[in-house]
Amino acid sequence: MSTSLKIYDTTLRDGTQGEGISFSVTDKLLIAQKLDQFGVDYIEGGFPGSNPRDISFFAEAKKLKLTHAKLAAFGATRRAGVKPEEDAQLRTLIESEMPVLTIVGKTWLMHVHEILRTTPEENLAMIEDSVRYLVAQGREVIYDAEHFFDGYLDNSDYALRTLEAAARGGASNLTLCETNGGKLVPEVHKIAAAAVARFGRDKVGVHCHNDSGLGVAVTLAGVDAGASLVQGTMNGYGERVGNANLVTLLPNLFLKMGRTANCAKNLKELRDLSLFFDELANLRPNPKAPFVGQSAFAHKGGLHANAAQKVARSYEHIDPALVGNRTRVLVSDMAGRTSLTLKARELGIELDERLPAMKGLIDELKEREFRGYEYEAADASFRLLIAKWLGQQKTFFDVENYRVIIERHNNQIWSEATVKLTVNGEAMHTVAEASGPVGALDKALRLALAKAYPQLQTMSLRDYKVRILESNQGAGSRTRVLIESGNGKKIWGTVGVSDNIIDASWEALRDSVEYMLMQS
Ligand SMILES: CC(=O)SCCNC(=O)CCNC(=O)[C@H](O)C(C)(C)COP(=O)(O)OP(=O)(O)OC[C@H]1O[C@@H](n2cnc3c(N)ncnc32)[C@H](O)[C@@H]1OP(=O)(O)O
Ligand SMILES: CC(=O)C(=O)O
Repeated sequence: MSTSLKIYDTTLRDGTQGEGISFSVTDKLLIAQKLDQFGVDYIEGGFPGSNPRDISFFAEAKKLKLTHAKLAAFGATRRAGVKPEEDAQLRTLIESEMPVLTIVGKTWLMHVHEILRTTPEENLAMIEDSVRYLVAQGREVIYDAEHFFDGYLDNSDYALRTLEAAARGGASNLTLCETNGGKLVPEVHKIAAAAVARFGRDKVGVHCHNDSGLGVAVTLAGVDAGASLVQGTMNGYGERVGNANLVTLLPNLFLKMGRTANCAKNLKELRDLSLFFDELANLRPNPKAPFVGQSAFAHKGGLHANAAQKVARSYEHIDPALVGNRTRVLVSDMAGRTSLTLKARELGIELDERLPAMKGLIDELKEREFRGYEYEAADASFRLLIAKWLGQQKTFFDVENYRVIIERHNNQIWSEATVKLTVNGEAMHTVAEASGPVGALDKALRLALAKAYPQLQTMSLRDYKVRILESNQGAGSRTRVLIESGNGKKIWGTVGVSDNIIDASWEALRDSVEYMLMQS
């Protein structure tokens, strides 16, 4: 049996049917080139019969010089009672000038009767003569058998006759669509195997949706049953809850099922590819995404971190580098000596597990976590804590006090911050204004330090997050602030916790400045 698969990406068509997913023509062109570089075999670019954006995408796409992938335009079979050559939608497909045309047709008799409102025989004719007409235009035609699994369970004989109609018309592939996404693994396996037995594995593909959370699982079942063309979308974007996620499918196919495809050689680029799509879709990457998520190989439990550094596969199902990811160690109140040592190593510090200071460091860490501190996104605060316990802490300045005033006047809101501190023996007293209190405090603090530490000019705040802890205590709740700062070369995170949101922000701000000074 050949283990080689064809990978068919439908992010630009079915992916954009997902709520909140929209790509401009420029985005679509960029995506097509990126997918080609990655090595997928087919890129379904859109539905030219649907909207002018997709028509204009195809007008531009035909100028692209792709190295491997074939571009496909998507549409449906002709309308009932209309000749293919008179069907406006089939005409737009031909006019797209794409080498591959994919058309969807009905399998399920309920759809034939109640949605198309036509006869079973006319549906078979719609499938056969639409495919034949497009093939006669010199195009490769892929037939998407919509609701194949529901249709098969309703009337297996008719479902197979729809595929025969497409095959007679000359379709290169009969893709079985699990359109409603509700089927379980055993039924998909059994039904796909029946189609493979009738038409041969080279002729059969699968296209599944994720409505039961099984989009990837049922696609793998289809492949196991013999399908050789796999449809899916990047990051699982798609109609309703999405399509089978190629980012999860590909490593499972290549690393676990012994299958291969042209893009298998580029699997190491998978994480970057996934991030690229989220970036263009303007979505926050899912840290829990299997294989490529930030947490996919992140060890929090001390016992896990300890074992994983001895034998990586003790708690990692694959080598993360195979998909472009990496192992991370998280420090929290579940950390032990190993987690701390590994985390410190990630930050460039070699900690000896046997140091007497380790116990104090772990105890303080756990006590702080109990009070609401969290260091998973605050590496810089964690670094300062280590410095304290290793006796490496340096005093860059001594703060006497700070004050913030917030005023609303004539519908304008502004904040004024005052900072008093001593730096290199010199007393500094500065005032700064900004619209928000944290911005004002940041300015006043850096103004006070500017003369002694001019390097702080390159530093800026990039992100600010507040989390209310113990939210059952209303205004009396504790607040955790996470600040992300950067200096153009590096980004670091700090944390502050207090009963007062400004004070929590001050603590995170101060850590951020101290960390930058410590680094420079
Ligand atoms: C399973 C899938 O994901 S298939 C792809 C679904 N994607 C989309 O629908 C996105 C793009 N769609 C669109 O832009 C529009 O729906 C269009 C341009 C395709 C059609 O628009 P309209 O002509 O206004 O029709 P509308 O969307 O209201 O209804 C669809 C029509 O297509 C018919 N139709 C549905 N499937 C098929 C098919 N496989 N073959 C032929 N006709 C079909 C329906 O019977 C209905 O016609 P009717 O109302 O005369 O019975
Ligand atoms: C064709 C398609 O997108 C589906 O049936 O789900």
